[in-house]
Amino acid sequence: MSIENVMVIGAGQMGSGIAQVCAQAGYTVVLHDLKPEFTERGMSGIRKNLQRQVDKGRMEDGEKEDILARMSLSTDLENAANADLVIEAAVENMEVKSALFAELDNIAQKKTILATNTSSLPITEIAAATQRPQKVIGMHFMNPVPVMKLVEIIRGLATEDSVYKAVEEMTEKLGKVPVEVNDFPGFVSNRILMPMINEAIYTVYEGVAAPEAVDEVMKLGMNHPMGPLTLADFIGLDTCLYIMETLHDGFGDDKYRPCPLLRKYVKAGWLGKKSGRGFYTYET
Ligand SMILES: CC(=O)CC(=O)SCCNC(=O)CCNC(=O)[C@H](O)C(C)(C)COP(=O)(O)OP(=O)(O)OC[C@H]1O[C@@H](n2cnc3c(N)ncnc32)[C@H](O)[C@@H]1OP(=O)(O)O
Ligand SMILES: NC(=O)C1=CN([C@@H]2O[C@H](COP(=O)(O)OP(=O)(O)OC[C@H]3O[C@@H](n4cnc5c(N)ncnc54)[C@H](OP(=O)(O)O)[C@@H]3O)[C@@H](O)[C@H]2O)C=CC1
Repeated sequence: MSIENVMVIGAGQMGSGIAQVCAQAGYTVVLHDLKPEFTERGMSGIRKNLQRQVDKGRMEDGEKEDILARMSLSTDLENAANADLVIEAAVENMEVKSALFAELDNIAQKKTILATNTSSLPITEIAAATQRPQKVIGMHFMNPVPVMKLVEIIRGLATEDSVYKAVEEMTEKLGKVPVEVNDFPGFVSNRILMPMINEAIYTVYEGVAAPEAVDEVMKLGMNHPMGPLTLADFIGLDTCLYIMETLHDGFGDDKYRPCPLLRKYVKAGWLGKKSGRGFYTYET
């Protein structure tokens, strides 16, 4: 199963990072979103990242231009007709993902693999929106994509071995390390990470400590590169809430109850770094 042409759906922080690493590894990449201003914003982040590599002397200017030449932008889902692999990185919402997969199933060639970068939703359920569940797989990158080595790979109930193999090989070609995990809510990464972040939010909610103090404890005490509240802002508080809700619904266990303060911030539009305000404030 040969993969040359990749389409990435969603030009947010994850989609643009995935598009960048795919183009860097030699794939032809179409970066798709709902509106041109979103694809332009994603592309401008990619240009900045590549320019930084050139400025640091790690990449030739010509190499940067070659990478950019392999990339194009799309707001028409029909472009999926040319893809060997589609990687979906739209918002963490089952209705949106199911609708997208049903549409992609109609547009893409029969051989095309449909992968999702979902951080917690069941792959089997996303696959059930299509007539090709054997070609649907989870390919869960970590943020920031150009830096983080891990990709969790998750088979749905019907995923073919050849599809798993193709995605595993591609992950290695991207310079990442594939780790296979089973299809349970939050997989491994977010089943462990997100309850820790949620608990950090509870410590603020219950007045145990200020956000700065919570982060300092985890950075200096546990050697985490970012404190959990800085990390929550970095991931996006909307995404954190979606993941906690998936864990809560999926396991039916109150230990995954999202902190009311997390809900309140998301309702207020405080989504973290991407909206300029979360536990901290940021320049947008
Ligand atoms: C929610 C999910 O479903 C799953 C997830 O992704 S959970 C989130 C997982 N990610 C993490 O836990 C990240 C934790 N944080 C970190 O590892 C580090 O803070 C960090 C790598 C983000 C930044 O590292 P740092 O040492 O504090 O900062 P900094 O020196 O500026 O950056 C280190 C390198 O990363 C690069 N980098 C940082 N942010 C970047 C970004 N957004 N895009 C591209 N490159 C980036 C920098 O250019 C720098 O590269 P060089 O070393 O090659 O010069
Ligand atoms: N943030 C993180 O750390 C990680 C996130 N993920 C997962 O990656 C996915 C994307 O997250 P992230 O990049 O952070 O989110 P962002 O909010 O940064 O980006 C999502 C992008 O997808 C677009 N989008 C929404 N619906 C559609 C659609 N129907 N068709 C095309 N594009 C659409 C959004 O447009 P608009 O702004 O209009 O909604 C937005 O530009 C989620 O499933 C998330 O769980 C996985 C690993 C880590």
